[in-house]
Amino acid sequence: MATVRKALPRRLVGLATLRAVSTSSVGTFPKRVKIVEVGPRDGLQNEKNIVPTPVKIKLIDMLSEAGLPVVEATSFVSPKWVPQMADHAEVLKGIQKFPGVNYPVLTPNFKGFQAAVAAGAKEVAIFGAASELFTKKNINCSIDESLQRFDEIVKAARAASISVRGYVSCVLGCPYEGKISPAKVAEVSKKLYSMGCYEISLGDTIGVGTPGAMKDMLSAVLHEVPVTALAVHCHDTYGQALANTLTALQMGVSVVDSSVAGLGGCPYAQGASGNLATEDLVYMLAGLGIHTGVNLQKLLEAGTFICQALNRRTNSKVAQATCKL
Ligand SMILES: CC(C)(COP(=O)([O-])OP(=O)([O-])OC[C@H]1O[C@@H](n2cnc3c(N)ncnc32)[C@H](O)[C@@H]1OP(=O)([O-])[O-])[C@@H](O)C(=O)NCCC(=O)NCCSC(=O)C[C@@](C)(O)CC(=O)[O-]
Repeated sequence: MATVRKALPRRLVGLATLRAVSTSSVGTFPKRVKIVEVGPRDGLQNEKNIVPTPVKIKLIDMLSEAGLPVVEATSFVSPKWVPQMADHAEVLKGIQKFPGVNYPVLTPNFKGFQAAVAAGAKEVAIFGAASELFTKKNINCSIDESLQRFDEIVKAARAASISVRGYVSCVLGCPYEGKISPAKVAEVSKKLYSMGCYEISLGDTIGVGTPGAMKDMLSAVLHEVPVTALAVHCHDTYGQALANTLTALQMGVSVVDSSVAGLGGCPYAQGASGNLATEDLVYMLAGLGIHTGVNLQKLLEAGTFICQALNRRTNSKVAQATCKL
């Protein structure tokens, strides 16, 4: 299926720029947003067919070229649990490391951390949850055991001058426990931040959240973790990801996770579907006059590349609106 992408219509770009003038009427927003592109990891990890390593590497290089400041490259997890990430070392070694771009990788335990460092990782991400049942399903331990594992990683990372990012999953609902209390999210977030994570990404793993729930959850977390250390990571299963992200921006959050073409989903969260599409996020932020440093045209090309490689239709509305088949 040959996809011919027309250039972004001037009226769209013009419209986005025009809107930038009147943002004061829709609340205060950060002047810049750091986008953490998770497509190569979260976007691909749940793909049933193994994506060839060269395709993963090319996608990451295209995303770096598009100006994303952070591209989460892979996951040093058990290949028995996530076969799609089995080529983690080859991917991390194979990508071009653009100056100024970070390439974090997920590490659930010390074994994963050691493998990541051996492969050249300069930043790792540990991933906990506000739900006991999801933690057990996802990393085969309790929340307390996960925090002990993470503490070991953070100590070793500090000694090796490696940055550590933390995730908290199921912040707006759990596929196994249902509703999750904002107090629980705040408790786990505080523990990860206190142990040494420089940033905490709050994951609506199954996309059940709404702006009201996002506001309540963030209000609780903000009592424990400074807003400058928070990120939001919204899946779009119920079509709420952009609205939830906008709510977080209006509360001062300035770091947003998203996935090119809106790919993604956690294999251990039943029903989890794609993340917020990076293309849609960039388009919305441009319309608010918020700087991201991302070239939307190049980002769209990366999305087209991976969708053609996966033989999948993009979940990005901006990509759907601007490409003709
Ligand atoms: C953590 C484990 C390994 C525990 O799994 P386990 O079975 O309890 O581990 P184990 O210590 O018993 O070891 C079992 C086997 O795995 C090996 N092993 C042990 N550790 C590793 C490792 N790091 N890398 C590679 N291999 C490893 C280990 O060597 C052994 O090999 P064997 O002796 O059987 O041949 C497993 O549960 C796992 O890999 N889980 C990862 C699941 C995952 O990746 N989930 C998706 C990421 S989280 C997510 O998507 C949510 C997020 C972050 O996007 C945010 C959101 O949306 O909310």
